[in-house]
Amino acid sequence: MAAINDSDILGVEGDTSLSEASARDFFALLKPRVMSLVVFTAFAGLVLAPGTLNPILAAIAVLCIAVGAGASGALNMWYDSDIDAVMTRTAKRPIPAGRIRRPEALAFGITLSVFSVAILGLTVNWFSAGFLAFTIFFYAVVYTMWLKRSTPQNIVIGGASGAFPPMIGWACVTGGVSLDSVILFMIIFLWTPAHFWALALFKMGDYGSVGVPMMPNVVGIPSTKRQIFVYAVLTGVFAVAPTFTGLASIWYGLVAAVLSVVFIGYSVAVWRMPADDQRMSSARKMFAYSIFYLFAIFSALLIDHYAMGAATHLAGAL
Ligand code: HEM
Ligand SMILES: CC(C)=CCC/C(C)=C/CC/C(C)=C/COP(=O)(O)OP(=O)(O)O
Repeated sequence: MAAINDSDILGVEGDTSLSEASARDFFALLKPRVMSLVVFTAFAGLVLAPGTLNPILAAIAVLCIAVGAGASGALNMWYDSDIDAVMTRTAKRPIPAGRIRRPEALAFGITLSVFSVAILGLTVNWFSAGFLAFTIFFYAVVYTMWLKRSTPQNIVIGGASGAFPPMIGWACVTGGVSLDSVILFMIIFLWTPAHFWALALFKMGDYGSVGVPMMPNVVGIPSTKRQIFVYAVLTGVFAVAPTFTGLASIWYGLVAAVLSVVFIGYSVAVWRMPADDQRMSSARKMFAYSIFYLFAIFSALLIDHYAMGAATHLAGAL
């Protein structure tokens, strides 16, 4: 599919004046709803990491990761504006709706990327800043420009970018990587296919209309359903792993196990969904639960962390 240019969107060939976009339009370029959960997982990584970070630096770190994540969303919308204009789910986004010009979105994305990485490096550490830069690159270039339109494994490989944020948060504190931060990565990495393919099942028409090779469009519905189940089981295995490495207590493990059994249950319901179910209600429910599930797993890790800290403190005082 050919990329659209300004004149396609605004109908004024050669006009380089600025659009009359509102601050709200630029905010929408940051994909704020999706990125809020991404940033929450980064915050969790920062809190769970061994050691401490000065609260002001921690706030700067979270802000930089949020801005960097948003910047990568803007770059994604800049590149994908041609297909976004065709898909019903995305047609009202600021670029296809004609409220923001592509060069504006590109400049906005690059500027925020550079600032977020530079400020993180100058204030926190350059390892986490490099990691943030790599993650922006991975989502904007590796996933969006390369994999998304070329392989049904696009979100399996490209999904790594959405899984790096807790490792970035962790690296802000420790300056490095550890087994526990890799486990946090694996939880999101393995969760992404179940999260996204559930949506792709009931949005197949959209992706088919723009020729994006999402899994159900390429291998069919039955195979996608089986793969969703396998990834849901693998996600559950990694979700309880923090209990076994000592990052979390047995109580967290029990909560994660219950949440994961429900997640796997939804994937079984999707698997058993009748072929003539036009609405695909099980897939819709699984997609909604997937978001709650990831939020709940990382919330449970945080609550457990603070509860374990309080218990240790109390035991020391007795
Ligand atoms: C390559 C990986 C991923 C893909 C392809 C993907 C795709 C999508 C899509 C297409 C939507 C539909 C809603 C919209 O248009 O905004 C969505 C929603 C959502 N995704 Fe993902 N996602 C991915 C990874 C993630 C990650 C890593 C997170 C968080 C850690 C996440 C969190 C969310 C949330 C919170 C929503 C709901 C947004 C709303 O309420 O509007 N996603 N995702
Ligand atoms: C710190 C940092 C840089 C984090 C990046 C986090 C990240 C990569 C999140 C990916 C989530 C996301 C919006 C996927 C949408 O895929 P899509 O673009 O195919 O969906 P669309 O069709 O809705 O545009």
